[in-house]
Amino acid sequence: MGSYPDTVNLLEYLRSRSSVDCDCLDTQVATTLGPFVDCTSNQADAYLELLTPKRTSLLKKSAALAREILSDFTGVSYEELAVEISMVNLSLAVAPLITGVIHVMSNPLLDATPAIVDNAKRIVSLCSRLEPGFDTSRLCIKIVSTWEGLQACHQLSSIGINTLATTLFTMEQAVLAAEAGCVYVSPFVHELKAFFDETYQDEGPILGHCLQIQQYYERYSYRTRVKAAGLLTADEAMRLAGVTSLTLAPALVHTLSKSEDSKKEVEALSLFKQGSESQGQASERLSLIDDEIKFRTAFAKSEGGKGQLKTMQAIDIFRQYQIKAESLMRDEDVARSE
Ligand SMILES: O=C(CO)[C@@H](O)[C@H](O)[C@H](O)[C@H](O)COP(=O)(O)O
Repeated sequence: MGSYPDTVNLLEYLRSRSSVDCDCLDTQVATTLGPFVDCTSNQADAYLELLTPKRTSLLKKSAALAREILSDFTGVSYEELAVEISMVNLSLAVAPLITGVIHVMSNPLLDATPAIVDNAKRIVSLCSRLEPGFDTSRLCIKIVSTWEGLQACHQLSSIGINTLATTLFTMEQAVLAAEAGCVYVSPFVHELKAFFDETYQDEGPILGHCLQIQQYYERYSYRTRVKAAGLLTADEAMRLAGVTSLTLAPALVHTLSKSEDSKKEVEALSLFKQGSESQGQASERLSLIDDEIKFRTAFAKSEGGKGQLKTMQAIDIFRQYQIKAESLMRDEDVARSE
């Protein structure tokens, strides 16, 4: 409740309209700024968390276990396995503090479908190994929204592994993700570079995608849900109130928790009008799952070619953090053997 009868606390209002997730792996954030539904993360979150002194022991344990069990797996290096184990361990630590699902991102350096499928299966099996009682229906594998990544999602959903299509910037990727059976898609509101380079000015938020994709899924009865990601401001969050879910960085959750505004104004901001049947025109139904050329052509043209560029830029940033995390694990291995 706000301090005046007609004012609302922005975070409370948002939670009344959308599921709010924790976009980080810090257990203190999950405890102090919750309640959160899901916990999302990526290679950058994991790497930065592993650098903190409170995670030294988790890092060391993950690295030691990777050495110990490496021979149980084929086609994976010690470094890759150690990063996977650490990412699962970090998410499992947050799991008791949330009510929903942990989202662990697959290795963004992998670009072929079979390798992505193997990677996702290994993450699921590591999760069961690290915490035998953990209900893996609470685990979702985040996979990049390329043709190969979404084909991997298709194979994984057919064997009951939950997937989330990440680094998603176009309607075409959202259409393919739904056909692939992804449980969630994460349309990025801002380009990922805007989070890592303060001097970089992206084109500004793309919020309409979230509404358009949600309407498309509702209209054609797909089970896939929208989890908006990559938001920078409180205004963007309030404009998305009503999206199925959104994942927010700690600083943004904090800002929202300290802000109040008139209920009327807050309601007026949302692109998702309450109780209104008609929220604009939903797109015509498309099918892309069996037509690689059709997908690639449409994706390359989407948003004047910018959608594909933003996707590749985001994947490249996550790759850089995967490489940094692997290097951290290599250093740890060297230090242990000295
Ligand atoms: O993709 C998802 C959720 O599905 C997010 O974790 C997404 O990666 C993040 O919102 C963006 O990467 C921005 O956050 P961050 O990189 O600053 O942690």
